[in-house]
Amino acid sequence: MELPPNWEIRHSRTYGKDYYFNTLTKESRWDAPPVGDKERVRASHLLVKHKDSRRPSSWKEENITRTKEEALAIIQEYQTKIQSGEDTLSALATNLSDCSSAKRGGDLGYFERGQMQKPFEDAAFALEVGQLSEPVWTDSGCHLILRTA
Ligand SMILES: Cn1nc(-c2ccccc2)cc1C(=O)N[C@H](Cc1nc2ccccc2[nH]1)C(=O)O
Repeated sequence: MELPPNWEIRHSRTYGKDYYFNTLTKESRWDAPPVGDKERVRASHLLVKHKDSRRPSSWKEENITRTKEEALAIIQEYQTKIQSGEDTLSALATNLSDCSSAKRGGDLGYFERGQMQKPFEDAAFALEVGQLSEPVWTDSGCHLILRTA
């Protein structure tokens, strides 16, 4: 059984079954600790909001009225430009993202599971470092995500 560093299997006489023990943190748990599951990732994103977004406003546009279909068409244009190498996600996000992270080229920093809206988290954690996502929908709008670490 492959275990992450510092974890070992111990036997509980009280309960008559094995458990997992971390010799470094002294944490114990009944279920096997995840191996190789990324504890945290770093990602940048480009967000295009629409009129039904959770907050249909941004640093760029006080009142966002585009439809979801229009937002997707815009995101797909950006996706093509990034995939072709014509533009970078960071450069496009700086000028065009409806997220306030635009001022950092879309960089959201490191985050763990449980911090971002679930569709965003699942997409980001499924990416390899350097990989660009397909369009991802959250309550905020439509995103392109680039995993950077
Ligand atoms: C999660 N987050 N980080 C920043 C951020 C990061 C670095 C510097 C400045 C702002 C902004 C946000 C944020 O939620 N922004 C929202 C839009 C948004 N919704 C998101 C959902 C998932 C991931 C990123 C997202 N960004 C907004 O501006 O309306």
